[in-house]
Amino acid sequence: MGRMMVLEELIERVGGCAVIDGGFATQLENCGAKIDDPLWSAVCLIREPDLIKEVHLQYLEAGADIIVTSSYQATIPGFLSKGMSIEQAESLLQRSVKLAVDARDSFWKVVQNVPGNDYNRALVAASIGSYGAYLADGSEYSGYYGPDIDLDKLKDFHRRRLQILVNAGPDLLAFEAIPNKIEAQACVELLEEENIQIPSWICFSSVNGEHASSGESFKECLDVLNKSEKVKVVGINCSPPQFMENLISKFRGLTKKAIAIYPNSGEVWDGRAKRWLPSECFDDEKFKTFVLRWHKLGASLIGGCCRTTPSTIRAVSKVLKDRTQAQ
Ligand SMILES: C[S+](C)CC[C@H](N)C(=O)O
Ligand SMILES: N[C@@H](CCS)C(=O)O
Ligand SMILES: [Zn+2]
Repeated sequence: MGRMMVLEELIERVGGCAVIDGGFATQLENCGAKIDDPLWSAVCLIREPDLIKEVHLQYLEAGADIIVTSSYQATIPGFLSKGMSIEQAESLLQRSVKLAVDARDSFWKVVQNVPGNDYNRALVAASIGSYGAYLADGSEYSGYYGPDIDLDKLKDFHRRRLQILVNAGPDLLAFEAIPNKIEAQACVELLEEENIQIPSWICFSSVNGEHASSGESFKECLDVLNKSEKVKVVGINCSPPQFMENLISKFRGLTKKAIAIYPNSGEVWDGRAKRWLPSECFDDEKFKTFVLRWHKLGASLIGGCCRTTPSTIRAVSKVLKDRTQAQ
């Protein structure tokens, strides 16, 4: 049971609000990675594992209490379609966890004995992107998977990757940018069927600030998650920061679970052109002005998603640390 409580323990240890890292793919690109590929950022697991570790270290140094692995778009069928064997695909999934654990351990080894350091030993969350992320057609923002996809197919899609990631030893699972209720249901059923003994968060995407990306209500979606003891945290990621106040308040009324938010910058992903379209954005200063409001409304895990960077996370972490030090 011990391992199921790591998120609650972290939230308590940091004084009520833990910091999630920021856009991982974004920072890989800022460091020179080329990710215009069906595997998106997961292509770096093949080509540039050292860079993945370096980006984890940058987010740890910026103050992240939780780092999310590079497995968002890493899938067994995705690697197979690159001509790899199942063994190679599974070993790349394991690698995503190992790189994050190694970064966390080596960072902690250095800072834990530095007098006056205000870091916490970070947790590693294994990222599980949606089926839509694997499709690489932008459907993590539409929730439309076509007429042939049902609950069992979604469970089949997620099962083996989930097993491999859990066995690689992360502290928790992060289901990211889930766009619809059926996939939330598939994740919850898998956690039970596979008897997963580490906690999960399940975060949705939203394109209108009211509903899940599919158009389904968050009441329907959270009703599914509320029934699971294995889902410790629910939330929103990779959606515009302008939506967060409304969505945190809405979620607070729909669940007793802890709430995570890690919005993107506000730019909008064009799934066909595979680029970010400019839109109303939050810069780091704007993030800073909203962090405490988001926390007061009910978020106890706050970070950033696409197009945010270590400097965003440094800003978020500073606001939260200044607050606890003033208390
Ligand atoms: C969160 S989106 C920007 C990730 C990339 C998308 N699944 C694609 O491959 O186009
Ligand atoms: N953890 C992933 C989420 C993409 S939406 C990343 O930051 O790249
Ligand atoms: Zn994102």
